[in-house]
Amino acid sequence: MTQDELKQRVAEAALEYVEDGMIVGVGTGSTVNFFIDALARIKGRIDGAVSSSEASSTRLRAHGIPVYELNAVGPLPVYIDGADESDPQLCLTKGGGGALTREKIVAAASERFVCIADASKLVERLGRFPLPVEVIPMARSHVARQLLKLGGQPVWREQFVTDNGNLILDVHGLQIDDPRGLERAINDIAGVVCNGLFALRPADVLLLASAEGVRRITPA
Ligand SMILES: O=C[C@H](O)[C@H](O)[C@H](O)COP(=O)(O)O
Repeated sequence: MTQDELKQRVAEAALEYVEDGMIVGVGTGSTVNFFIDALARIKGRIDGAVSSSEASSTRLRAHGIPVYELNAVGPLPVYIDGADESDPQLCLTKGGGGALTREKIVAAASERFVCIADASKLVERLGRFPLPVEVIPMARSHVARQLLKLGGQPVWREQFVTDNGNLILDVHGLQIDDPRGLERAINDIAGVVCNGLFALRPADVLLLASAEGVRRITPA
């Protein structure tokens, strides 16, 4: 099976978590795009969506799915999103597409976070995928120096601006033995808006697609 077929398979499986009348929290990325397309088939049964990026909002609206502001609807029953990596505790690295801050907000405002991914995303320890950090533009050099002190090699994602008007530093080479501690430590750097570790609020369920089918994983 191709990577896209695996993404489509896991996206379809996530429909099981969508109930009639729901406002669904929707993440960002290529796997979520398949989920949005699947959601469109049952759009008459849901009330609408809250989205974590302009890109996902555009795709949802193109399918005729109403998109609400998070402020207008309050807590959500479920949030469906992809990841760049997951460890067995369902701590994630996210933000490969730069949507990490809004993703973290919508995930935090949701009762259940269902992560959808293909089997290549499950790792024993996070850190192979460079960790995205969203930074206020004027703080870029300061934050980069602090990230070096934490043992990482920050690389500015040039020509990229987040939906919030900020920059991304992708941090290579981090040893992530303590995802929660590192998430807090990076958040403590002045000028950091958010980092792509989802360890303080990990996923509740990971749906993982392989050629054999979709595995449902809960935290180890
Ligand atoms: O900012 C992007 C998000 O965190 C994505 O959910 C993540 O990068 C995974 O994306 P994809 O499904 O395209 O691998």
